[in-house]
Amino acid sequence: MSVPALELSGISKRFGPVVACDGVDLTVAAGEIHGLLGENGAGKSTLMRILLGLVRKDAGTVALGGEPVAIDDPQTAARLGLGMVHQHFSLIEPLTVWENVVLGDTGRVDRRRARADVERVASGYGLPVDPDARVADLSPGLRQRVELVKCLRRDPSVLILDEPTSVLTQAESAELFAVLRTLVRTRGRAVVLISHKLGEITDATDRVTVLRRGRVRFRAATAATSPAELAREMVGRDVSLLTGATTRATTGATTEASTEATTEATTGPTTGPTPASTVGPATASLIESRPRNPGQALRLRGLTAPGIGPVDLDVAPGEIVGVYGVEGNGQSELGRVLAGLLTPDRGTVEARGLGMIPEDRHHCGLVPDLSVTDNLLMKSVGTFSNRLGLLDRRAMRRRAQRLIDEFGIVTPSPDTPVRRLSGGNQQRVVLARELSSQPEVLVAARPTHGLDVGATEEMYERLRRAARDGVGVLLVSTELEEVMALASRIVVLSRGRVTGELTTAEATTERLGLLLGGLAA
Ligand SMILES: Nc1ncnc2c1ncn2[C@@H]1O[C@H](COP(=O)(O)OP(=O)(O)OP(=O)(O)O)[C@@H](O)[C@H]1O
Repeated sequence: MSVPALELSGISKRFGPVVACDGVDLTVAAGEIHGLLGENGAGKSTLMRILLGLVRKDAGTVALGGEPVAIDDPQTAARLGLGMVHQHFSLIEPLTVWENVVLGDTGRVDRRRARADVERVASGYGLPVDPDARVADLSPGLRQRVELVKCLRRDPSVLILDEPTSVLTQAESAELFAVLRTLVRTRGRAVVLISHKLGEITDATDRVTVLRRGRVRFRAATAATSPAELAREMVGRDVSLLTGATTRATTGATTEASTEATTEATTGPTTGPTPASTVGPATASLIESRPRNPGQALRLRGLTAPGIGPVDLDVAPGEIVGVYGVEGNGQSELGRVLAGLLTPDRGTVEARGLGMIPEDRHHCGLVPDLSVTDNLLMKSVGTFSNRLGLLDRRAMRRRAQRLIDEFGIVTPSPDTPVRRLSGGNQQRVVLARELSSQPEVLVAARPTHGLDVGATEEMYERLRRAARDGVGVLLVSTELEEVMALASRIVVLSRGRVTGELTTAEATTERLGLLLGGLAA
């Protein structure tokens, strides 16, 4: 093989007792898209943060184009041609596209040149974006395009993307992969792609490396492996999401027609297979959602807030209702209203015992400096005071340890500040707290976003179990496969309004597509 674009050898990093990277070797050739996989906490982000000068390694070497390099800070990384598109955007909303693109440049800012640069990169890669548009007005897909343009403007020799498609529509994801192909094929650059979506990895990459508990567990040419094998190597067992399961959709919930634009209402049980043509093998629906109590667990009437409404919606106890739509069409706003983060202008929300898995878990779901225990038990802390009114810390710790074990949260101890956990493990803390607080209705906003395949499978099972136990679940998702796998009814949001509702059995890609476009299906 010719000299690799990037060569990491024997990289190790410990955080106290936690070994995040343990002698990792990773080689990426020029002209290659390399998939980096691993379950939550496997060490992927740490490895990339070391490469970008954001974390100092304990051992190992980095070579670029065959030359050993020392990367002690992000400026050096950028100068050496390393670029990264982060999972969480770093754009400043009130600024324009070109202002964001030059942010971080040193020296005098030349407006004309900056605008020309944006246009040059945008047209060179087929990523059209208006340099004078305000970022606040852009959809998530366009924002990511700006991030990408900002990165490509520096013509990086190695580009790292951390879960880049989580906010993209399918069409936008396809566009992104076309850009990456151009980058590697015609310009000989190297790309490292971190993703939990295995289909994406097998479609888009040339080679893959799987990390498990900080070590390289598996390497392969992508063509020689499969999503099922990758999942097994990641989590150490077969993952049924990928191997297919029985397909049975049973809707027992009785609901009323829910909006003025509703096309169909579900009445009585509907049985039938999920239309196989619309979804892959990961979408088997095994919901048996039967209302235990009369009345609704969640009832929205005329709910109107900036970006949504009016929305009317009911969730019966024991039912999983999916709210599906393309990113930027009001799901986030709906989730934020239900989480109490956005004040509605009008309308009512009636809910009994609301549990909330917020979309932006890092900011709204956790207090980063508090321990895992405190984050897990903050909703039930009152039950841990003793006769003197003091908190029984030992009992809290025991309870927290049980939840840590049950939800497979990887943490050095229950006392560790939650900000030290990997992204996926932070999410598990939120899930464990909300699911264990015995809600009557659970709003799950993109619950598997950022979770590895094993954790996704567990999450599906937990939501199904919650519904079987009588909890009404409102699943807000941009993933078609996810709503098809879990929900018995699908409510489609387009431009903030409910454009229709279908049972999972009735839902086909075509009908959903029409509703997404704001047309009756
Ligand atoms: N600053 C830190 N302090 C202490 N521990 C840390 C720190 N950063 C990472 N870790 C630990 O290192 C391990 C690897 O974390 P890392 O974020 O690299 O995983 P990951 O593979 O990117 O996971 P995910 O898919 O969940 O994002 C985890 O156990 C995490 O808790």
